[in-house]
Amino acid sequence: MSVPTVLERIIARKFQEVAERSARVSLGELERLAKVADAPRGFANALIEQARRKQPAVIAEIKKASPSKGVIRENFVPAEIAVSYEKGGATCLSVLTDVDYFQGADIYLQQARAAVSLPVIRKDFMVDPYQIVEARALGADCVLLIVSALDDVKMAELAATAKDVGLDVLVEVHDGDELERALKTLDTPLVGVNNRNLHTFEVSLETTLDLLPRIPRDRLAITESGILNRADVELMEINEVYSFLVGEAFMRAEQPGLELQRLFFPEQVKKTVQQLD
Ligand SMILES: O=C(O)c1ccccc1NCC(=O)[C@H](O)[C@H](O)COP(=O)(O)O
Repeated sequence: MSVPTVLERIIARKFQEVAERSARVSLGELERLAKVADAPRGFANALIEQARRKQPAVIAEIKKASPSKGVIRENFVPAEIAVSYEKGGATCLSVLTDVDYFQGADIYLQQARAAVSLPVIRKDFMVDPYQIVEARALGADCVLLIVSALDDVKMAELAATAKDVGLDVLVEVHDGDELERALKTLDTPLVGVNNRNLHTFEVSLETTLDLLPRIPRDRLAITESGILNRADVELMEINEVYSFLVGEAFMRAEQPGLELQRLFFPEQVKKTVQQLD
């Protein structure tokens, strides 16, 4: 028998987590909370509008740690990071809520979203409609569906639940087969290509460039993971990719929003530094 990969272990843990959480808070109660949550902010629309203008549409990630990198940021105050990102020109936020593998928390999403006016994706590993309703009850505007962790029936079920509660969906793929499954199963406009193989942690930006010709023009291609410097951003922009999901590069910087500006809006950095002086 082969040793399970980290992604497989995360997914197994998610099924336990859903059982534990639903014993504490019923689905009915979550549905009630989702109905009275702050209205969705339009995650997909914000990205589509920005990318249509050929401007960087950046989903800026708030994550303390990850399985591949361990602890990334010690000084971790989600509300402060969110404000810094908003000032730096982020279009949306991504907040890790997974506790066991990313040292995330539901409250981080709530704190970050309350501090800014940006739309927020709940970055977690969705395996059950319960988590989707929970995401909206927490105030999230979008959820992530990772094709590699789901069969087509489950993927469609989770997307239908997201639609019912008013959440956008970002579907994430890593290879051609997953892309084909995502396109045939879901009509979401947001297609994320994860440059990181979640089983081996290998990262290659070629993953996005290879899959790009197969993503229809009416979907928005979002390059995810491994964007570390200006050259990486320019490589994507030359290939007409304007939407990005970035975590580590920002989280390692003292001022995450300033690093966002440095990578994506370098012409504005000088102005901002002068304002801060
Ligand atoms: O990053 C990991 O170690 C990881 C392991 C298993 C599942 C998911 C994982 N990461 C999620 C992501 O893909 C990233 O948080 C996201 O795309 C941002 O990537 P980066 O800019 O490289 O931090």
